[in-house]
Amino acid sequence: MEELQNVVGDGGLAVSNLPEKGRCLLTTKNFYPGEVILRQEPYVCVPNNSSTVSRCDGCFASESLKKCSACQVVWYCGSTCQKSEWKLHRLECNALSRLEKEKRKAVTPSIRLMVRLYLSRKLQNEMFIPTSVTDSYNFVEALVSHLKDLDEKQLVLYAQMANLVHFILQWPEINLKEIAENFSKLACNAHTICDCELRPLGTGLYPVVSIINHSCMPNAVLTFEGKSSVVRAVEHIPEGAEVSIAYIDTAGSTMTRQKALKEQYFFTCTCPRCIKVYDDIQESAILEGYRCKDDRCNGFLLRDSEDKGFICQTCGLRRSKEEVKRIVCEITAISDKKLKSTSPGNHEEVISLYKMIEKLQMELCHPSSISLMRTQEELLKILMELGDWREALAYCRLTITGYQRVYPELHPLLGLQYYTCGKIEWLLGYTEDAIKSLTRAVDILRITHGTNSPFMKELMMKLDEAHAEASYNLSSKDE
Ligand SMILES: C[S@@+](CC[C@H](N)C(=O)[O-])C[C@H]1O[C@@H](n2cnc3c(N)ncnc32)[C@H](O)[C@@H]1O
Repeated sequence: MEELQNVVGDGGLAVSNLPEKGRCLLTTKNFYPGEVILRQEPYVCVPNNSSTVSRCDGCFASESLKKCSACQVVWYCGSTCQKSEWKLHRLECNALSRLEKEKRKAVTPSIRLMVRLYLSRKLQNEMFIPTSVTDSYNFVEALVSHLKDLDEKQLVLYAQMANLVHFILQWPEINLKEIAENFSKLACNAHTICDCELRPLGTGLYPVVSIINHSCMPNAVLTFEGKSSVVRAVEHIPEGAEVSIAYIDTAGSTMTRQKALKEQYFFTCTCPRCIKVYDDIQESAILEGYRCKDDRCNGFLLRDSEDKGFICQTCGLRRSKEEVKRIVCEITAISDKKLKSTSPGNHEEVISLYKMIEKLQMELCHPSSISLMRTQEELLKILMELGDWREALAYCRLTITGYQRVYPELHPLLGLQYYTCGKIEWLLGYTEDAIKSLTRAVDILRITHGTNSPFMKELMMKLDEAHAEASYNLSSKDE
């Protein structure tokens, strides 16, 4: 704790311990919206490579990659990244090269992250790489593991993964129980590294950022600039307050959020949103439940006392369990079978399947349903890939309405959706609309992402261009 306190103390922060949460990060000065609270480089990280996506180990770029010729596992975009990663990869490469081809396929990003964790510790112990004040294995040791909370299945899985790490490293003195415990630590402390548009790129362990606890109404947000993690205030955080970020997507109902937090992080959240006075059942029925049979009614449905169906709480109309089940089955059949069997690149077929799902969800779900919003997000993505801008705009606006319902005003996803909307409006020549959307995007993203990244500079330049075009249009009208 003392070591950690020394790291954060100068930045207006203090580490403390709360009986119900464990360690936490407190402020010792005021932080204002957009202000950086904490920055940290990863202790270790890996790109989330799979059979379909590969990324450079150095910068996570996905283009112009070459495989490491020795281990055939790791990719680089060029010699600069290869050199920057060499000290650690040299050891990793030796270990991976010893594996048979089939065994190398089992080296998932999680396994690599663990192998790298041990190799980094070794290199620091042997002083081949420096141990800095923020970059020390001591902080990894202090992370919570929740080993005692794991069920049998999870323990067996971690034990198998630990065996594989042992097999890769071939260190006789390695402690298998410690590796399994470290997997458990990664599960509740590692962070998904995302690009500016919140697309996942990799996984990293940032042991100082890991002190920050969760809230479903967080006062800070975690983003990444390359591999560096940056925590920014999204509201005024007074001196003495606890800094919090959201560990999960906070769009869901209290029950859904609590379930996700319990399953992965083993705690029951008591943030103001979780202990609010209004009804959890109502919230869940609106966000995740069914709609009234009467199209004109906006009521939400609750199970009837005999559990045979659902009753609209506004007009009293009843929907039978059978009808609900039939539509759920139709949706599942399309998403599980038909969508998975479409040929790659067949956008038209995918759109028509998503539209079928959307139609069924409109018939089944409450108009504020999160599942419906997710389907509309998918449709937006594919329509944009197809270049169908007019329809994409309609879906983008629909998703913004959804996001406004489920996310706070200063949520990065809402800012990004305004940005997308502004870009589409600009493309379609709706300059005034584009100005409004881009302005909203800037208002949110300058707080969550800061103003210095190339991504934000591009957004602000687009807004300037839209303003310039609007003034030009106005002056040409006057002539
Ligand atoms: C990333 S760590 C956060 C730091 C942690 N408190 C510690 O002592 O190292 C995540 C763990 O912290 C605890 N935690 C985080 N947020 C919490 C909250 N809002 N209420 C209770 N416990 C929380 C849970 O045990 C969770 O698995």
